[in-house]
Amino acid sequence: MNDMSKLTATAPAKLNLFLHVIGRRADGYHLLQTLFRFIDLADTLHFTARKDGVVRRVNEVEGVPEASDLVVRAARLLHRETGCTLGVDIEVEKCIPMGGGLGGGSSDAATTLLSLNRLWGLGLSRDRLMELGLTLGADVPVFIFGQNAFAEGVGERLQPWNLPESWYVVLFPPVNVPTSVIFSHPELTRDSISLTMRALETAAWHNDLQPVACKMFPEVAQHLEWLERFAPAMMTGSGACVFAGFASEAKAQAVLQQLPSAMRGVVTQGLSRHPLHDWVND
Ligand SMILES: C[C@](O)(CO)[C@H](O)COP(=O)(O)OP(=O)(O)OC[C@H]1O[C@@H](n2ccc(N)nc2=O)[C@H](O)[C@@H]1O
Ligand SMILES: Nc1ncnc2c1ncn2[C@@H]1O[C@H](COP(=O)(O)OP(=O)(O)OP(=O)(O)O)[C@@H](O)[C@H]1O
Repeated sequence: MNDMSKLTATAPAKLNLFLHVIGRRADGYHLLQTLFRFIDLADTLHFTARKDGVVRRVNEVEGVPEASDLVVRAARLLHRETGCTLGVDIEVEKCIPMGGGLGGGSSDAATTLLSLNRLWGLGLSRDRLMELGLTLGADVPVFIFGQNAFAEGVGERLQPWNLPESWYVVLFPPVNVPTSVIFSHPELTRDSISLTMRALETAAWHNDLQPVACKMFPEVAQHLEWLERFAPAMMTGSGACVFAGFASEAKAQAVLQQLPSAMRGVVTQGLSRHPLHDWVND
């Protein structure tokens, strides 16, 4: 019999297959056009309901104090929002590198919202969870949307985008790139042309945050340079991770096998949808 007071859930990483900065809002946030793809590199979260209303993270996560962990902030947000009197113990098994542009913290937050909506029986809709998620970070809504998607605005206006089967070599440069530092750089390109989804299908894909990240963090440029020897490569999000796509797992593995011992990376498969897509009603 299932134990209804426990839940284990996955939180996949994302790649930005392109990221064009097309403007800036009055509040300083940047307007983007980006294509999100989920990949099977994932964190695992364990939730155990409590009757006393206490929200806790029960394990240590290096570099992330409990109170600022997005899983704890997501749980407390749901408390405030719904007045729910239940609590939860959360164990976070991190696999996604932090500050890598892979959206790990955002995905953990989204998985927490989806999981507690179930565990606490809240009955919130996908749209409401996405609205709540956006208050935690610009990357959170897409993980609740649950489909690979073209995003506009700051990442909250989403349309599904079907993507072919693909494997990616993802390299982890040994630097933690703070998103706000990249977005606030004076040399950032902020005027890429806004294109329709149809035009974007055939346009040259790029990441406007990449030149600034390469300039500030030479390790990013070095990893890109190595990967470019095998296939077109790009940085994801605000970095530091870089990736290249391949039509088969064997091709991707053949590249990874040549990785110098001083560099780290993985082969990961593109997902056709988020593993928790069906956990909430539209
Ligand atoms: C670069 C991406 O990962 C692409 O998917 C996202 O746009 C970043 O999303 P995120 O990590 O959830 O970012 P947030 O935590 O919301 O924002 C971190 C900081 O980055 C800057 N920021 C973020 C997103 C955005 N569209 N414009 C910005 O200028 C803001 O200074 C903000 O204070
Ligand atoms: N559960 C969490 N997992 C990872 N980072 C977290 C978490 N909670 C809070 N954070 C904070 O968020 C910061 C960014 O983490 P994250 O892994 O989301 O960055 P990222 O991969 O660059 O993502 P993005 O593409 O959204 O910029 C971390 O440096 C950390 O301080």
